[in-house]
Parts: sequence; C-alpha cells; structure tokens
Amino acid sequence: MAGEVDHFNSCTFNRPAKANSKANVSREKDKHLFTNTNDSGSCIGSTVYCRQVLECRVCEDVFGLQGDKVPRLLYCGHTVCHACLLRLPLRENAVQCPFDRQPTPVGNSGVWGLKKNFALLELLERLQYSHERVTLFYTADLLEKELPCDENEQHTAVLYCTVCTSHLCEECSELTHATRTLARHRRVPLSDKPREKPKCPSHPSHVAEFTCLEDDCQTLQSGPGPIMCFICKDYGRHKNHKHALVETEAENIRVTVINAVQHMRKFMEEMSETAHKLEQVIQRLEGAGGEGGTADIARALVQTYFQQLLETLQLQEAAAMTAVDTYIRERLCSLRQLQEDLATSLSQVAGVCVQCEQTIQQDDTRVLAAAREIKEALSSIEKQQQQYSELTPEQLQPDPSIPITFTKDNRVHIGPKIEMRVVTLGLDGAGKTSVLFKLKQNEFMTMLPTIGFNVETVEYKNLKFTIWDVGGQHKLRPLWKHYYLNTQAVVFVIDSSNHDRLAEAHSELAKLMSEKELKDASLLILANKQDIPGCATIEELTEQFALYKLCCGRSWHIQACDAQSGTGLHDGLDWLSRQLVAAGVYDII
Ligand SMILES: Nc1nc2c(ncn2[C@@H]2O[C@H](COP(=O)(O)OP(=O)(O)OP(=O)(O)O)[C@@H](O)[C@H]2O)c(=O)[nH]1
Ligand SMILES: [Mg+2]
Repeated sequence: MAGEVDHFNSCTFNRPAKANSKANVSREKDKHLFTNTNDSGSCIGSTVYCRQVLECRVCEDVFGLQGDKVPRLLYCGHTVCHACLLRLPLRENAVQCPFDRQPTPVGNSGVWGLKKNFALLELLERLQYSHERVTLFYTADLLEKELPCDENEQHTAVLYCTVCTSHLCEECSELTHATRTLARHRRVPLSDKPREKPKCPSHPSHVAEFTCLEDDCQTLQSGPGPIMCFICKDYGRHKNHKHALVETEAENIRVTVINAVQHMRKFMEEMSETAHKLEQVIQRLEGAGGEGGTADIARALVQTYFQQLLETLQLQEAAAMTAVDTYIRERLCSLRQLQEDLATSLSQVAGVCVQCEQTIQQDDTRVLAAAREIKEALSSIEKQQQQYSELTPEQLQPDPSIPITFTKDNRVHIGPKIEMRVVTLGLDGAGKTSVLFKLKQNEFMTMLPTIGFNVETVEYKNLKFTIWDVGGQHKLRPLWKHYYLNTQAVVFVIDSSNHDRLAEAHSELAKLMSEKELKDASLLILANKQDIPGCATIEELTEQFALYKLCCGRSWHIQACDAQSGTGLHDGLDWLSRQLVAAGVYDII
C-alpha cells in the first residue's frame, strides 16, 4: 500500500481549475500540475468544468485505460506507460526504472507481462465517469438553451475543446490556449461536439458498448435495460445473448428515424396538397365571387329534369285520360244503344202479347180475320228473339268494372288483354320460326327458311303478343330495320349448338344494340337448341358475348330454351311481360 501511496504522490494531475480561474492558470503554465485536492466535488456541483488527468511522468502523456498508454507497475513501485516501457533498453532480461534505476525482470512476454497498475486504472475510470456525468448534464442542457463559456459566464460558448472538454467562446478559447502545447488542442463548433458514450447500468465505470438483441431484454421496462458493457456481455446477465454494438444499433435507428422523417415530410406534403385540392373543390362546389358553383348547376339540372318529367307526365296523363274517356264514352254509347234496342223490342213484344190476348177473346169470324196479322207479328217477335240470342255474354251480363293496366312508358291499357309488339331476329337456322310456331300452336315442325316474314299473335296469360318473325339469311338482314318501329321488345334467337357461328351472332347482336330505334326496346336473348348435347350454356354465351357490357343501360335477359320441347319459352314470355307492365300496378293473372 505504501508503494501505491508513493505512486500517487509521484503522479501529476493535470486538472483545470474553476472556470473563472482557469484562464489565469492556463496562462501561467503549459501544464497544470496539481496534487489531488478535495475540490473535485465543487467542480461537479458548479458550472465550472474540472478535468483531471493522470500522466506518465516520462512522456507526460495521459494514461489510457488500454493500449499504448496503459500504466504498468515496476518492482520499485513506479508506474510508467506501456509505450515508454517499450522504449527502455533491456538489461539481463530486465528493464530499469527511469526514476530510480531499480531493475524489474520481464519474462518471455516482455513488458506485456508486467502488471497493470489497476488502482490507477480504477481511479482513472472513476474520474472519467464523474466527468462524463457532468458533460452529459451539459449536453442535455445544451439542447435546451445557449451554454455559457466555461471561462466567463457572461460569454456564450461556441466552441468545444475535445482535450480540456470545456465549452468556450472564441475570445476565451484564444486566451486559454495561447501556449504552444495548448494551441494544439482540438476545438470544434459546439454542434460538432462528440457524442457521449453511455455507461453500463450495472458497471457504471465501464462504457456500455453493446446492446442486447434478445426479445426479453429489449422489452424490459424496468431494471438495467438492454445496454451493457463487455463484462455483462461475456460474464454477466447477457452472457450468450445475441448482441450488437450500441453505436451501430443507434446509427441504424438514426437511419430508420431519418427515413421515417423523410417519409413523413413527403406524406405531409401529399396531405397538404390534397387539403389544398379539397379547398379548391369546396370553392368550386359552393361557388365564389358571385359565380354559382357546381352545387347550383346540379340543383338546376335536377329542377329542369323534373320539370320536363312533369310536363311529359302531364302529357301522358292527358293522353291516358283521353283514352279512358273515349273508352267510357264508347262503352256507355253501346250500352245505351243496347238498352234502347231492348226497350223497343220489349214494347213490341208486349204489344203483340196484348194484341194476341185481345184476339183470342173475339168471335170466330174476327179471329180468322186477324190470323194473318197475328202471324206477321209473331214472326217479327221471332226475329227479335233470334237477335237477342245472338247477344254476347258481356252484353247479357255487362261488367261495370274498367280493367286498366299501365305500361312502363306510362300508356294506359284498358281491357283484359295487354298487347305487345315483338320482333324476333337472329341468324338463319337459329330457330326463330320454330319458336314462333311452338308458342302459337304448340307444334314443332321442320321449317323451310323464312323468305320475308311471318307474323302471328300469341296470347299468354293477360298478354297478347304480336310477333314478327323475320328471315335471318345474310341477304335478308338489311330488311330487319323495317320492323324496328314501335317495337317494344326484340327476341334475339341464338343456335347454342352451332359454336362456329356464335361470333357471327355476336356481331349481329352488337349491330342491333347500336340501333337508335331499338334503344328503348327490351332484349330477350333465347339460347335455343339446348336439347342438343355440347351446346353452349347461358353462362358461356354471357361471357362470350360480353353481355353485361354489350347490353349495359337496357333491360335484357338471356333465357335457355329449346323449340322442340318448348322448355324455357314461357319463362321468356314471363320476363317480357314484366318488362312491359309497370311494376305493382296490375297483377298478371
Ligand atoms: N334440335 C333442335 N332443333 C331445332 C330447334 N329449333 C329449331 N330447330 C331446327 O333448326 C332448323 C332451323 O329452324 P328455323 O326455325 O327454320 O330457323 P329460322 O331461325 O327461322 O331460320 P331462318 O328462317 O332462315 O331465319 C330447323 O331444322 C329446326 O327444326 C331446337 O330447339 N332443337
Ligand atoms: Mg324462319
């Protein structure tokens, strides 16, 4: 222990004094050689900075915790840095102390084998640790506000001396580093001040060089946390844990954060741009500077549309009312006529009855004389009876109800049967005529190709279809357009079994869809000949004909059918009737 005390006494402490006196001391000496006094506490407590350094007395360089400047102990008790020991000449396998020439034997490993001065190393570590705590305090403070110069509190620090670890203004920096040795000190702008290395929470005298990558240690909220020194890493609580260098890990996080910030900036720009656009759109919607916005335009459009709709509806209402009035007038007229006829007949028959009864009361001569007259009267009654028997059931038992149906185009239909004009089109041989005759007569016959057209009325439920069946041969197709006028529905027949001609059928249907006269007509596609094996299904036809696209905006339906058995044909007519009659107005019986 005596040796250690000697050793301490033999060492010099390079320690700047309090800030206010530091400049003076610096000016007096190149090196501040003090014995270790007990004023280090006051250095920490005040804003004055106190750096204590232990130096090798041979080279006057500060001892280091490792490497060339590590302090090594000689047998005589003196301490010399590793680098200086290497320069000492070896005599009989021993080095001589540069201070008292006492020999210290070295083994095969040379000066590397000499013991380090651990007491000195520990002291060095403690001093550094306490200094770093002060520096950290300043660093945190620095972020918040301007830092005063360590030499003169009235000045603002702008530089940092990496050797003295002091904060200085330009003026004090020059003054305190005026000598040749001090002038070599590296001074950097405060913003470039090196970052402090964190200390190990378990071994505060060691730098926490590593961080633990184990999940359990990473998420640890309390306790020492994931950072550690080499002791924790190799022997302590993080032994065998995955780890990384704190510096590298922190740099990675910095890069991630920088990227995130850049990303956020871009995101903010995008959001601001969108917000700006929103503002512009709002202005255009609401209108600005006396000009109406799109909202007003939309309102005006709605108003105009419904105005026109109302006018159209009024016209349609008037037309429907005229149709009803005409029907009622004609009905009343015919009922009254019938009423009159009946009254006339009734009075005639009554007159003849009276005449007959009177005649049979008279004597024989008068009866014989009236016979001819009576015969004529009876024959006229017979004629009237004949006419009466010819009256229809509706005339004999008239129904006061007026059956009204509204079509989807707001026309009124009065009477038990609704009429619909339909045209069937499609390629030659598709089965149009076969479909028509199956519907009309429930017969399937081998048909000749249609040259020109067939027209038939088909009654189904309360509907009366007038069906125009037009020849589908190529040369006849230009004539189709003559059948479009007033057509309420197009029935397009496809031979589903003839795959080779589906493309041709598609092309003809596409042409029909572009016809202006058919734009309001409903479209029923009959996928005919479904009885033939291998025929295309309605799903395949829907896809191949791209029907959703082709028939967009109109009422259309594809129905699988075969004219031979009639399957699917009535389903098609049901769909057609639903297209004609306004929903919910009249139930189809
Ligand atoms: N197996 C089968 N054959 C059918 C079917 N429908 C029609 N055919 C037959 O297909 C052929 C052509 O039928 P049509 O009714 O004349 O064809 P179309 O469309 O009127 O032909 P064009 O008058 O030339 O335009 C006839 O031999 C029919 O018997 C069906 O559903 N199944
Ligand atoms: Mg035909």
